[in-house]
Parts: sequence; structure tokens; C-alpha cells
Amino acid sequence: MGKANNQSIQVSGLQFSYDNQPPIFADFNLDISPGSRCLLVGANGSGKTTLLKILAGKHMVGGRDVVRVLDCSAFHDTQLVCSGDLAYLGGSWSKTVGSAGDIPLQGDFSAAHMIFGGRMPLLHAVLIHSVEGIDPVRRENLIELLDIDLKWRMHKVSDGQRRRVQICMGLLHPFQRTLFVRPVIMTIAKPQFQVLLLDEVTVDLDVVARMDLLEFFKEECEQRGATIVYATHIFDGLETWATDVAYIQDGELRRSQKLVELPELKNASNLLSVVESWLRSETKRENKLVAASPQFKKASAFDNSPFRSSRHMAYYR
Ligand SMILES: Nc1ncnc2c1ncn2[C@@H]1O[C@H](COP(=O)(O)OP(=O)(O)OP(=O)(O)O)[C@@H](O)[C@H]1O
Repeated sequence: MGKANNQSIQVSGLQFSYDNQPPIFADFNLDISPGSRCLLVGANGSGKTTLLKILAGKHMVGGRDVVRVLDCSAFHDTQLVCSGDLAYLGGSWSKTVGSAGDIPLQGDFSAAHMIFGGRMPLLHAVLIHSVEGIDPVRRENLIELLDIDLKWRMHKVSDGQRRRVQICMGLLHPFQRTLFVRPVIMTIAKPQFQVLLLDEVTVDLDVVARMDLLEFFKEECEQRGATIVYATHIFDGLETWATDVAYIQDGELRRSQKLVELPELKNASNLLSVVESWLRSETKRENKLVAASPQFKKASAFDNSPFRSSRHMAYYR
């Protein structure tokens, strides 16, 4: 076991690369304290999803002390996800099955089938109390909050409706992978997360569903001291929702601070404009590099074109 700490999430000296790829994270460090609602921001491809998956224990990295969640190793200590303390919501409409990885969910499933863990309730009222490990009141609240019709057929609903069912499942059931390998865990599962990792799950939701869901998450944090890390490109309403922001550029942590201490936010109209200015200054830096170093210039097809302006062409002008 690593040394005890009072952070919900602690990443120390993380190194990670996908197979045969240059490293995404070379020496990455991040601390997130209990009760935080931390926004994870950065340009496309900066490493947000990869980081969330590492925090969720989906990738093995280094030793037990590199990625700690609730003072356990995110990858090695499987009880984190078995117990429901650590939950990850993101990705596509798929199910992680043992060593087979993410399998796209296909076929004619109802929302009830998905939410009730594969047990199609004949009599909803009877079965509602019988599914092991799931708090029926919490489940009813989530179904109501997300306005889910249990009769929806998953292959015949909109992206946003499918996403609502996915969110409901993710908040009720611990990782599907763990349930599959060790079904007995279901009987001791606590459906209430202590750390929730969200990878842009609200993107398909309409504005009311999104705001209601964010409010629900906020209450969970405030009442139970739970911690949320939320990777997103949509900043509407997040100035008052989030407590912290972590900004990643090309696998490097550029900022990690409390939102109330963010100097730019004092002068800017909203969080969107602050993040926009960060991302635009990334582009500017790249442009400056290109301008300063001719070797960075990409050859364009036009460079060899006979129509390109050149000193030789001057004879013909
Ligand atoms: N399975 C994979 N195999 C190889 N490279 C990958 C894989 N998944 C992501 N990458 C690469 O890793 C880098 C980080 O990707 P990641 O998905 O973590 O970025 P992101 O910040 O979540 O981006 P976005 O905002 O577009 O969702 C990118 O360069 C991406 O191309």
C-alpha cells in the first residue's frame, strides 16, 4: 500500500503511452481533494479521456503508488470499482466484458432490461425491491430525474435518450466488467460513488436534462463529500457548478486550481472565454514556432506548382 494521504485522487510521476506511440504522459502529477467538482479541460487529443480511463483503472500504469484513488491503486485494487466507490461514465454505448474489452451493445433491449441488470421486470412494483445491491429509491429517483421511459427500445430511441439510460446504468451499477467476472460482488455493491469520472456524457442531453443532472451531481458531492472529475468542452453554467479546474496541454498539466482563485475569471465574462483564451494561446505558440523555424514549415502542394510566385517568374511579369 502507498502512504496514506488526504486526497481523493493523487497521481505522481505518471508515464503512459499507447502501444508503439510516443508518450502522452511523461511525468504527470495531479491532486484532487475530496468534495471537489473538477473540470478537466484541454484541446482535442490533449489526453483527457486517456487520463480519466487511467484514473478509472482501465489502463495499468507503473506501480501501486502512481495512480491512487481513495488511497487505493486505481488499477490493482479492484474493490474500488466492485464496491461502487469509483465510477466511470463515458465512451460509447458499449459494455466492457472481461478480457474482450468494449463490445458495442447491439440488439433489441428495453430501457428496463438495461437498468434492471438484465432482469426484465414482469411486475415492476414487485421486482423493484428485489434486485440485489441496488437502492430502489435511488433507482426510482434517477429514472425520474432522467425522465426515462422503461419501455424505450434501445435501438429505436434518440442519441440523447440512449445516453440517459447509459447514465442511469452507470450511476446504479458498478463497472460491468467486474460484475461479469465476479457476479457475487453484486450482493455487496454500494451504488453510491465516492469518486465519479465523467467523460463528456452530457453532450447529447437537452439543456434541462443536463442542468438537472449537474445539480444532482452537485448535491451528491455536497451531501457525501464525493469527488467528481468532469472532462468537457461545454462550459455553459459550469462557473457556479465546478469548484476546481485542471487544464491539460499535450499531456502536461498547465493549470490546476480552485475556480474562485482563477485570476482570469475575475475579468472575463465566463469560463468559456477563459478556456478559449488558453486554447488560442496554444495555437499561437505553435504558429510562432513555425514562423521562427523554416524547418517546421510544411511543404504545400503549391510549393512545386508552376503557378507559384518566384524570382524566376519575374521575367514573365
Ligand atoms: N486507443 C488509442 N491508441 C492509440 N492512440 C490513442 C488511443 N486513444 C487515444 N489516442 C491518442 O492519444 C492522444 C490523447 O487522446 P485522448 O482521447 O485522451 O484526448 P482527449 O483530450 O480526450 O481528446 P478529445 O477532447 O478529442 O476527446 C491523442 O493523440 C489520441 O490520438
